[in-house]
Amino acid sequence: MSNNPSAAAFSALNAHKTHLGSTHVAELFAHNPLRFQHFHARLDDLLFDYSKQRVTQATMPLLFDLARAADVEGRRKALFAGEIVNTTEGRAAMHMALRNMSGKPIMIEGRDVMGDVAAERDKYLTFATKVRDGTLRGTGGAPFTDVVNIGIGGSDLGPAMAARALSPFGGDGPRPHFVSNVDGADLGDTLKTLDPARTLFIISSKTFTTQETMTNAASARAFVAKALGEAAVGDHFAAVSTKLDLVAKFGIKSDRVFGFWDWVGGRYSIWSAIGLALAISIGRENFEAFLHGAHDVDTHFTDAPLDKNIPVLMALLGVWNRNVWFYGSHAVIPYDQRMGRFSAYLQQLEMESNGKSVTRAGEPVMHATAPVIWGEPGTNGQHAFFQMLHQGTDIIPIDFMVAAEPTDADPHHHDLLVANCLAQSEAMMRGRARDEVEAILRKQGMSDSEITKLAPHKVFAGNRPSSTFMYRRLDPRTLGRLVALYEHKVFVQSVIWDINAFDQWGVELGKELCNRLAPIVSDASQPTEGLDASTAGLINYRRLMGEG
Ligand SMILES: O=P(O)(O)OC[C@H]1O[C@H](O)[C@H](O)[C@@H](O)[C@@H]1O
Repeated sequence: MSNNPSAAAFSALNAHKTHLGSTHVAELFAHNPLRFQHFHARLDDLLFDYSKQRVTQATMPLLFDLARAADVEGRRKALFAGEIVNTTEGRAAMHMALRNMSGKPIMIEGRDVMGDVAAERDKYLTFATKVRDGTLRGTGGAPFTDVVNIGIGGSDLGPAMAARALSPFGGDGPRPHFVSNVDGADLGDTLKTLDPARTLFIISSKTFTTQETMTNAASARAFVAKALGEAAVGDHFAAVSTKLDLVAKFGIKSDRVFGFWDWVGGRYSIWSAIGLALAISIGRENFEAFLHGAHDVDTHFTDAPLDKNIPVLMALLGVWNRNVWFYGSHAVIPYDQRMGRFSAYLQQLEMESNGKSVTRAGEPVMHATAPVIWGEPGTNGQHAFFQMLHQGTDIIPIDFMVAAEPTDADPHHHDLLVANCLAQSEAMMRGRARDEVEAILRKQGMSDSEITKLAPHKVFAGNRPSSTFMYRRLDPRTLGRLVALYEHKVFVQSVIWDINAFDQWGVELGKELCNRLAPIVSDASQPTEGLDASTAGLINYRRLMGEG
């Protein structure tokens, strides 16, 4: 531990935590009228307020020391220089090139990739425009009213999350649908609502081998062939992949196949042609604004000093909460109904990236890594799980987010939405102490014995940390900024934890075992010997049900 350069910084943080003891953030606000000024950062209209975190002005320098000890700045440089940061797969992680709007070259393995990136982007955005304006039509000459993206994980969550978040920006373009699960109900329920003559399917898969996507693609192909004839398949399918040879085998016309590169991780691929369904849904200009928003964050991340650098602050506060206070979960609560898939998107981004137990060198990690990420939009969550956030035994840090103005919704509703968001973070921070509860109950005319019984239930400890993002509107540029902020937060945390944020070996074992079990599951004559007793027992139980 002593030869780890971060160890001293962590020791200092732990000592500082002891010194803070049970200091209540409400007291810190009371003592420092400038607390908000001290603990927020801005990127244009986007504000990141972290004054309700359990930090003081002594905490932040210690966190910046940790960032420096872990060489966040050096590793950031290596990331942006296109170095092989994903060492177990021998790849760079250069999704930033896909949204590089600066005109500057980006080198990966000694080659400027910007020409290829711009050409491919123009190709898929031109295709998107032609689908939107009806230049490209189905076999029978009908324009496309519906677009179905078939993909899973990084080939689904990004465009699905963003198409919903940005739905008011679509105008009268085709309706987007997203099918991911191998559960036939997913594709089946979607197809029930669609007219095959007016539907375009996009098969999105980086590897073009993913079981779920290939199964759904084959069924969708059969659906089109049955309804419109085999010859119609070419007019109703497009594909996005890095494996162009495998796409060709599926029979998709080459001018409808859009590529990307190995240096784009699946969960970082929304900025590539994987965003095609989103681009069709919101149109070229809006999609480009989305990319611009992310590019602004890349510039901010590389240029802003640590104490004003929002992704760095997000990451360090996360480490403070995870590794010093030992909070195991982190909630993301957007006060925006259309951000309903944002936490699901972040689950893949954060938990697939940083849910690791070994360092880059393959040694056991010294600190807990990714917390559980979860959440639902406010105000709905308030009427469900917020009880636990306010009074449960676990403390769960929260990211709140809210737009200053509604995109298109009623302003009165929006005022209430904002008031709810602020009230919740205030309540988490302030809490309500026993004497305050007692005074309220006394005022209500309760007797002392009634107060003694009820008061403990009405106490809120407070001191529950949260950060709040506020931005003018949830538009394409804002969403691009938010996603890129979280991407770089994840990277910074991976540097501090010394793990590889860009591989995902943990998803492989289940896939392998599924391939072994699938023939046994689908063929009752296959023996279950050699399987563990639980797996064999479950297969046999299902077989019995099939007989009965
Ligand atoms: O795009 P694909 O190759 O179909 O991969 C889809 C997803 O499945 C994999 O198992 C990984 O866990 C994800 O990172 C990936 O996004």
